[in-house]
Amino acid sequence: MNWDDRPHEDAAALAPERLVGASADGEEQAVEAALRPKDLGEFIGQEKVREQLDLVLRAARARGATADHVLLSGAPGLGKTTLSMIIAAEMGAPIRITSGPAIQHAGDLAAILSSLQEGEVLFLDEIHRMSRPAEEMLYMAMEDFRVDVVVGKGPGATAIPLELPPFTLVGATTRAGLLPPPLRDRFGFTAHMEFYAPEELERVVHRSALLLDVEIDADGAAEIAGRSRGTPRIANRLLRRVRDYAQVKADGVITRDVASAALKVYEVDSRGLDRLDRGVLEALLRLFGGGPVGLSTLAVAVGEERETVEEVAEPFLVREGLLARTPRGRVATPAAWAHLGLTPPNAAAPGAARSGQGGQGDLFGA
Ligand SMILES: Nc1ncnc2c1ncn2[C@@H]1O[C@H](COP(=O)(O)OP(=O)(O)OP(=O)(O)O)[C@@H](O)[C@H]1O
Repeated sequence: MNWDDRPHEDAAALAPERLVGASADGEEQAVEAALRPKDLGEFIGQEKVREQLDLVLRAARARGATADHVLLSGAPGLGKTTLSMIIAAEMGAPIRITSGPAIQHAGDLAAILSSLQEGEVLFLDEIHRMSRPAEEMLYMAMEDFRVDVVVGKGPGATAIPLELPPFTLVGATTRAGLLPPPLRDRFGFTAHMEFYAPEELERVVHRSALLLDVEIDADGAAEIAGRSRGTPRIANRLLRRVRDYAQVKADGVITRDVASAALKVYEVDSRGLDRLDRGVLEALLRLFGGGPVGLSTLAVAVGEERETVEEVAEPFLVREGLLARTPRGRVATPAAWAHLGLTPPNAAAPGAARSGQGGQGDLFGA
């Protein structure tokens, strides 16, 4: 692959305002700030990452040194920003937060690097979206704590070396495979963040409910966790919407029934699928007998852009084992038929799919 051909598209931009979308806008980030765990002990799940990071940070502290550079990879909303703040807090260091798309020129990066304090943590979100010249400057900065600032243009241009204080770069990316190897190799510690297990998300929901001063029982937390697509950000967001419902329509307490009823209003079903996801599955099952069908045809049937189906709906459907991408086209799995309460054509009378027992009414139930 040519590294300059890396995709720069942002799936969140294709379907903004999605309750089960994993990205957050600025407004939501402000709300989230109050819910962030402050140290490794408070950070839920990701046991291996926590254990390894704990060692890296303790050892650096014991040596009185700046921690090694850390690369965090994983889907949006799994806690990469939170972990970078925890790294700074555990090291007793300040943190500077920026992102790849904000650094389009090497000069932008030079300005940030040259203003860092000794030991400071530089969090670079979406590091895979940095410009090539900035990336090359970063190689030297990470390795030698030095950058060459080019002054002037053309034959008269001169590179002036600039010493930097030791710092810790925490890079975050949703696509570690897209980072050029020279950049990846310069991180002393790489952690891959996994989707969270339902029990871990239940703990996230309980913790957030406590901070938001919302009463919730174990079943209510389990119901929200089960619909949160393995992602703490989504769990926190669903909790806030269910809290609203509980305040307006119930006595303020979140139980399983309250959570199910609230999420039915918001069209998030029992597996965390929203209207777009179900639209894709329904078209695949009802119109194309479960496939195989080409992506473009499927997208037209759903009334969405090809990219929206491919980048917004499909990744979760594939992860959930509801849809498979095959060389012949998209194919529904038996689990998809079961989830929508439909019977596959070969199991029913010849012809189209038909509703099985249960049908659509059960989708939002507990
Ligand atoms: N392990 C965790 N325990 C408790 N809360 C968590 C955990 N991980 C994430 N959260 C909560 O989820 C929200 C999103 O986390 P965060 O912003 O760190 O995700 P991110 O991976 O940086 O997302 P993005 O890639 O979009 O920047 C925050 O409110 C945070 O408090």
